[in-house]
This record gives sequence, C-alpha cells and structure tokens, in this order.
Amino acid sequence: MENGAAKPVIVAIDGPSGTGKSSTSKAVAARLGLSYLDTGAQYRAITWWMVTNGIDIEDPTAIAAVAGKPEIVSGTDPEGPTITVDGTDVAGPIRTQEVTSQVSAVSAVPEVRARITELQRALATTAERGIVVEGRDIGTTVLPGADLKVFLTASPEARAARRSGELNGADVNATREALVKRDAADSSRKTSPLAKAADAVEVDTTELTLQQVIECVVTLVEEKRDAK
Ligand SMILES: Nc1ncnc2c1ncn2[C@@H]1O[C@H](COP(=O)(O)OP(=O)(O)OP(=O)(O)O)[C@@H](O)[C@H]1O
Ligand SMILES: Nc1ccn([C@H]2C[C@H](O)[C@@H](COP(=O)(O)O)O2)c(=O)n1
Repeated sequence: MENGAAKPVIVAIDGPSGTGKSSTSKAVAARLGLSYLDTGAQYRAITWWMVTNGIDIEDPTAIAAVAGKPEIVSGTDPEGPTITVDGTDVAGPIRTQEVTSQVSAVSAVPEVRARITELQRALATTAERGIVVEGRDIGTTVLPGADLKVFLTASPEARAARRSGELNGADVNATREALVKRDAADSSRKTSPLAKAADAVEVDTTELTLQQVIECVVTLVEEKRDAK
C-alpha cells in the first residue's frame, strides 16, 4: 500500500457457543489494533427487539415482516464494544435467558440473516486497519474472502464448565444441555448454518488456556498479514 500503511486484514472466527470466540477475538483485535465485531450480539439485539415488541417468535412470517424495522448499531472498539437498538443501549438486556432461549429461532429466519449480514459486511469493508469478526457463518457466508478463517471448538463439558463459572456456579449439566441444544439448532437451520469453512484453521481449545488460544490466533493473523 502507498505510504507504507498496512493493508487491512479481515479475520473470521467461527465456532459453537462457549468455545471462546468473543474473548479471543476481542483480545486479538486489541493486540493488533483491529476493529472487533460480535455478530452474536447483533442477532441477540434483533431478538430483543422482537421480544420487546411482542412479535410471535414461533411465526417466521411475522418475524420476516418486521426484520427491517429496528436500527441496530454496533461499536467496534475491542476495548469497549457497544450495541444499540433504535438508540437504546441493549448490551445488558441481550444477555438475558429470555433472549438466549429465543435467539436461534429468530436468527434462522432468512430475512433476519440478510439484514444482519448486510450490516456485518458494511462494517468489515470500512474498518480502516482491518477487523476480527466472530460468529457462526462468517467464514462460510458473510466474509468468504476473509484473509484468515479460524474455527474454534471445545468439548461440551469444557464449554459448560466455562459458562457455569460465568453464571456463578449454575448447574453444569443444565448449562451443557442448553448449549448443545442451541448448537444443534444453529447447525441445522437451512440458511447459513453454523459450519466450518473448508479453508478454516480449526483450533480445539478444550485443553488450552484462553491466553494460549489468543497467542495462537495472533500468530496466525501476523503470518497472514506479513504475507499480504
Ligand atoms: N480456553 C479457555 N479456557 C478457559 N476458559 C475460557 C477459554 N476460552 C474462553 N473461556 C471462558 O469461557 C467463557 C465463554 O467464552 P466466550 O464468551 O469467549 O465464548 P463464545 O464462543 O464467544 O461464546 P458464545 O458464542 O456463547 O458467545 C468466558 O467466561 C471465557 O472467559
Ligand atoms: N454469525 C452468527 C452469530 C450468531 N448467530 C446466532 C446463533 C447464536 O445462538 C446466537 C447468539 O450468539 P452468541 O452471542 O452466543 O455468540 O446468534 C448466528 O446465527 N450467526
């Protein structure tokens, strides 16, 4: 690039729930001076709006009809990511059990995915230094031309233990069942399901510390960036 400025690097990090996508992506983006986008937060935000406005979550046609209404804005600073719906900060409300239990149904509706995918691509193409985008279909559908694709995995037991720790010792078995159920729904939907891209690097995080995963991904990004 002219003036010696580095070319923007686009990183896609996908994987099932609780594999460490958010923690890893945020840390990698902060270390490398990149933007960060949590696409799960966007699907949670539109789900929050549907729930708040009394839309029947069992009715995909009703969801599709209003999918274009809420204005969802994501702040992409990895040191303080933000998410608003129609100007309201929803960072807290989108993490409730009510939203978590309904987000798979809402995110399976093609009109919802088209809307959110458009927002994601706009943010990715305007990130000056590049961006780390995490989700379920980033490498396969949203940014198939990403410079680096990483697919994080971990055993359901490890993921449930991590989540239970976050939820102040919630029952590990119930947590495990809930995340396995959500992964099954996310993997089996027709439109851009949770899937590993053929050219993604798979990292099994079961036996790795978060710091080890971060170092691994930072190295992968630096290798790609140096080769650009
Ligand atoms: N390698 C790891 N070892 C131990 N704990 C980890 C590891 N990676 C992440 N964690 C912890 O597991 C929890 C879940 O991580 P995180 O939210 O990053 O996962 P996620 O894949 O983004 O999940 P979701 O898709 O449900 O949002 C967090 O408390 C995080 O600190
Ligand atoms: N690219 C994405 C990101 C997320 N979703 C859906 C499916 C998840 O269950 C839900 C919440 O994501 P999380 O906050 O747990 O990462 O959002 C999706 O369909 N596609």
